[in-house]
Amino acid sequence: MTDVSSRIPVIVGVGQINDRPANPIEGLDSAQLMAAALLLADQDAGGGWLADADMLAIVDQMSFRELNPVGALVADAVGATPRIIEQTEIPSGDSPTILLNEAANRIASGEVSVAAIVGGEALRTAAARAAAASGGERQNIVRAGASKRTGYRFDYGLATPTDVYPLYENGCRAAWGQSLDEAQRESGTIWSRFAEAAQENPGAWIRKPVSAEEIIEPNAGNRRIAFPYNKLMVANSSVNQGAGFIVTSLAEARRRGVPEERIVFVGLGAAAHEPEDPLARDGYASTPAMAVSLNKALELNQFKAAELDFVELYSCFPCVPKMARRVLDWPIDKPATVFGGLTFGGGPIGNYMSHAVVGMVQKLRSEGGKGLLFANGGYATHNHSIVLSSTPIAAAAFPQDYHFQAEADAARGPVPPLVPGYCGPGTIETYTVIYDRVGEPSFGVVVGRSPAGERFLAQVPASDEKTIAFLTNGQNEPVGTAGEAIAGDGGLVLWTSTGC
Ligand SMILES: CC(=O)SCCNC(=O)CCNC(=O)[C@H](O)C(C)(C)COP(=O)(O)OP(=O)(O)OC[C@H]1O[C@@H](n2cnc3c(N)ncnc32)[C@H](O)[C@@H]1OP(=O)(O)O
Repeated sequence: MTDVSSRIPVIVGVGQINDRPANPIEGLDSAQLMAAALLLADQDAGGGWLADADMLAIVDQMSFRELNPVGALVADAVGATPRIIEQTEIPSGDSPTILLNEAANRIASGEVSVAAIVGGEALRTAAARAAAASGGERQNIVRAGASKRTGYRFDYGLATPTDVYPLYENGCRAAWGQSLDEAQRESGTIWSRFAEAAQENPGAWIRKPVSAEEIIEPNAGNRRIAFPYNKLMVANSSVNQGAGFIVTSLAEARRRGVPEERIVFVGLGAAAHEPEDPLARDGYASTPAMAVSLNKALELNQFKAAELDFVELYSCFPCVPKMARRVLDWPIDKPATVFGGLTFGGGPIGNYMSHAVVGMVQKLRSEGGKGLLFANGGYATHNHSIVLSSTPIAAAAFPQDYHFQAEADAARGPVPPLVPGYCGPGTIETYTVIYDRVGEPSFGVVVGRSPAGERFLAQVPASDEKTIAFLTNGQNEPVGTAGEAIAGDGGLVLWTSTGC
């Protein structure tokens, strides 16, 4: 009979690296960051694991695309000869939790004995090298990539995550009946706790106290990015960071003599997704897929939110942990991170959650207890939650099917039809204002609803100072108010708020 401990997935080693040379050009590339993180994870697990790894799973990276797929390079650098080498198709925020869940399944089924999972991004170095090569300024690689894409939302300026997530922030504030000041204060409070967590964490990128007021207050060093987010409220992708971890079975961990107090148990996971197109959502004040992912992960492991000792609620932008904490009823005074969040901990595109795994394992080893990892990818699109625990989880029987899409689809309200080019009266469903590098408005974007309930986009030119002020001054809630969509000269529909 098979020993049950051979079907119980555990994490035995974690490692991460921050690479911050004074001259960013001299930094490591993504594959080098991954190798460095894995070697640290191996050391953390007692050594000798990578040589025996039969699986190497990589979070796709975008900083050094020419190196993709990086698996063979990384394996070589760490002395591994894995039978299975995989890389996720895209660098998505949920990639690390998918790979952890997959590794747990494969270990429990006996397909794999030792799995190494890793990711790394070197956008700070890549941007500096690209600027040096072209003799130009340092480029924002996230925006440069998006600028090549075309389509309805791109035409209106909703191209990157910094443009799209504010639609949720403004939609949530209105739905929750908060004033702008209350909503900003909530973001500032959560983010200042992230800064505290980052300060305590040697693996974090920015390690200094930052108050809620400093986060909320726009100024030259904390410029407005997209209303109502300032630079200190969004993911910092200009980092060079790598993180990885080693997953095996409890039986193998014991056979190799890993001390019991260093073993962390992997619980069951749950994934569910929103439609890829952010304009094909049922609304902007919650996501049914996020709620299904969080609630299912707790239910499957027979955990209650109130019993959790630690959580990592993905934090590319404040609206994400704000929606997640409402699903969990997570108190604002309890930290929503074990790593420091994507602003202060660092936002290495798809690999943040590998750092969260490292942080969670370290917390569970030192303090014991139960932890929840909630990952988000895309534009509040992909959700994958999974739990970790310092003690065995009785309900966690692997392998498991972690897809709960049918539940999310059943919970979704009707999605309004999209009518590109709509002109006429309407109301604001949600909106944002995008700012330039000196913090001046470039333009506003309104997601509107026609009297028939259809959805459309309209831009607010920066020259319409009255409407821009109405959207941003916090005196009245703009969501739900009326206006007029009219054809503009450049082929775009323009929005004017009435009565402002
Ligand atoms: C599911 C998801 O995860 S979606 C999220 C995906 N990620 C993103 O969309 C990234 C969003 N963030 C960004 O695009 C950028 O970080 C921006 C636009 C906010 C700022 O980037 P840049 O214009 O390159 O920054 P800027 O030139 O002003 O300053 C660079 C410095 O500021 C730091 N920095 C950049 N962003 C941030 C931030 N959000 N918070 C704090 N510091 C930051 C950099 O580390 C860099 O510091 P260094 O000079 O010591 O290396």
